Amino acid sequence: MDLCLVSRETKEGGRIIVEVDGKVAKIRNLKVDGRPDGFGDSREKVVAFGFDYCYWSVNPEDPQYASQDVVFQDLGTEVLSGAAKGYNICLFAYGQTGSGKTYTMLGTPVSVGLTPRICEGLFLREDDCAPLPSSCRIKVSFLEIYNERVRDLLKQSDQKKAYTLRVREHPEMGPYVQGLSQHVVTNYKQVIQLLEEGIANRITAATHVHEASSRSHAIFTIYYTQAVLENNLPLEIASKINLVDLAGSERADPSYCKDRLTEGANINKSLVTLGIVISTLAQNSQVFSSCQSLSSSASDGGDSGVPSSPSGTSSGRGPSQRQSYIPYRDSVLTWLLKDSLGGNSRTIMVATVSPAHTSYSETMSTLRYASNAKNIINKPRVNEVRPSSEVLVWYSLHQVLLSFSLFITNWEPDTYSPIYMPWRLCYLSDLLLKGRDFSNISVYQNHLERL
Ligand SMILES: Nc1ncnc2c1ncn2[C@@H]1O[C@H](COP(=O)(O)OP(=O)(O)OP(=O)(O)O)[C@@H](O)[C@H]1O
Repeated sequence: MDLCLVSRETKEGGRIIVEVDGKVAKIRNLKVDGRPDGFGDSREKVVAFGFDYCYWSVNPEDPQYASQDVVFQDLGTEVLSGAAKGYNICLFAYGQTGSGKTYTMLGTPVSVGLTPRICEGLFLREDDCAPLPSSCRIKVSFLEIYNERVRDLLKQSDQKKAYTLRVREHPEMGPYVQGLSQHVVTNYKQVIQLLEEGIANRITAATHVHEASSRSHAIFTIYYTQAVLENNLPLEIASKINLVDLAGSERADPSYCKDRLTEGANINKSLVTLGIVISTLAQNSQVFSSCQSLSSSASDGGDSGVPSSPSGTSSGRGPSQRQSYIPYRDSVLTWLLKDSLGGNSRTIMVATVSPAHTSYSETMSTLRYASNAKNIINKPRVNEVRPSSEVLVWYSLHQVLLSFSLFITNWEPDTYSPIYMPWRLCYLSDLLLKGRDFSNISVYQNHLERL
């Protein structure tokens, strides 16, 4: 987990109570500090939290100041390399309002954040990969969750009333938003245009309903598909990258919201549930690790399962069954991020905090959340789609025909020539068999054209 600090409250005269020491973030309790040796007070003066990375971005003059580029070099490149290998990735920013979530995820025109840098990296990577036997297709979508309603930020309705989309669950692909628009992008400029369009819609929507933007969660998703040749056979590697800018976490504290859950519209149910999901997953992961160490001597060779198993009622028959139920479906955000939070995705949580003493309890709560989330064990897996045997037959046939035609005519085939028919048929049959996205054809078409 990662920690990022911002300067807003220091400008308002707050005393700095957070410091970063390598990969450790330390927070000082001034109330305990005020008493001689903290006598009669059981609270810690300084509490330290260890993370994978800690960033200090309070003062640009400071030698340890972490710029957007430093954050990208650590986290953004991890996202890019994971996506290239075919993992689903989720990167989300969590923290109190004004602590720098949007700054970290999106940035400003002069200080570009993680999302645009990751998009740029995907296109650079594609250019880098050009001589390799691969070709990529990139699609994006952008949605907002506000008061448990999902809105497409890239497809606005003509009517004044914003329309909402439904979340559904596919038995294999998991939860998805029905009717969410996906946009094919072929260069960085197109992504930035869509990103800006979505951000503008997000802000407009927030003003329209008279709420601060911090009350909505924005999820920018990149669908990155690569067509590669492995041992001369076609293979598709797909990765979904979720980049999430969450609402302010002050509404995530269950004690803050407990009495108000029934108030409905005013409560950010998604953040409350996210907190519950994170702490339950962390607990389950701890149970899971202790189970593993307990059972290591009695190794039965079986798969002990992911700690996020939704079937979590306790029956007392074994330690693995003491795992708690995870209420993903209690909120739209956690349902949509189900795989990212406790499933097959690589997930990075960026916790942003204010260093000012006035934010002590919020900062403490965010650091505890991040520390908790660090204990979650996911089981990332590569998303590969291998062609069916029928497709392979077609593909081999095509290869033979292509070599034969080149041999006989010594002629450069163009994509519209009849010689491409078998190849087309082979992917059509694949589509028919698997019911996959028709545009996959273009990925392979590009791919073959590059060979
Ligand atoms: N590391 C930083 N360096 C410089 N300015 C920053 C930094 N982090 C945040 N800011 C600035 O602080 C202000 C608040 O940041 P930001 O909008 O990112 O907060 P937020 O956590 O997204 O808030 P909200 O939950 O309300 O959306 C912005 O003007 C932003 O540009």
